[in-house]
Amino acid sequence: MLELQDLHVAIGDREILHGINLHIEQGETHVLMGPNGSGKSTLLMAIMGFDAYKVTSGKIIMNGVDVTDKPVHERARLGMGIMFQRPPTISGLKLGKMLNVINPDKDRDIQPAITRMNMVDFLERDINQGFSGGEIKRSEILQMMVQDPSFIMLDEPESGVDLENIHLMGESIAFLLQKHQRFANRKNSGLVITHTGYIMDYLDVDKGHVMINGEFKCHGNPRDILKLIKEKGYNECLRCDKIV
Ligand SMILES: Nc1ncnc2c1ncn2[C@@H]1O[C@H](COP(=O)(O)OP(=O)(O)OP(=O)(O)O)[C@@H](O)[C@H]1O
Repeated sequence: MLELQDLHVAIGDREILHGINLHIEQGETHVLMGPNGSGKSTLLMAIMGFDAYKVTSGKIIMNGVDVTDKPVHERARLGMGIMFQRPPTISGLKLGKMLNVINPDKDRDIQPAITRMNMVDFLERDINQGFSGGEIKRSEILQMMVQDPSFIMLDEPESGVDLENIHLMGESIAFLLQKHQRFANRKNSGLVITHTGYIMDYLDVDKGHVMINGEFKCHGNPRDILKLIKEKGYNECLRCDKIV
């Protein structure tokens, strides 16, 4: 599904990611952890192809297609979707209008998704304008449900979300990642950034990676990695540099 080959990424003149290798199979969900500022969001933004994140060497392959030089809209057309950590406010564009634009199948009724995410009263509001932190996250998940991507990137989906809404978010993300289906039948894959690991209560996650200073330091069972980080901190990951 997604393969990163020795990916180096710079913002301006500064190299942030120093040779990332990653392979995510169809149906798998991987978790990305790491201290603040280590480059996790940069990795997601570079995979999606945003201009400020320059791939200076290495490759991004999606379903066998080299997308390293392809623009964002083409990557989206190939099935990539992203939920930002801090999505921008889009003045002058109503949420309802946006949902209609991104719906790839105009005959598909998106009302059930809108109702499920409790966003009926937000359709006539400019996107994210005055939305609370939790409302922004619900709006982002709703847009993802409508866009229906097959490779789903989520940047701290649980941050700023209250306990009741975490349940809604978790269940909805599990639905997006087809966790209700047997692994062999799943078409969708995901890469999820989390600090707290709460989202793992809802997702059957497959592999975890720890990023430190723009490099992967540790790979393995995400729950074991989280436990290690909670007990010993990221310094242990720096020392570990292996599969746990
Ligand atoms: N647009 C930008 N311009 C300049 N520097 C940036 C930009 N975006 C990110 N950086 C820098 O790149 C480094 C990695 O940032 P990034 O947001 O990828 O980290 P992160 O691991 O996602 O952090 P956090 O856990 O705090 O969200 C940081 O030093 C950050 O200041």
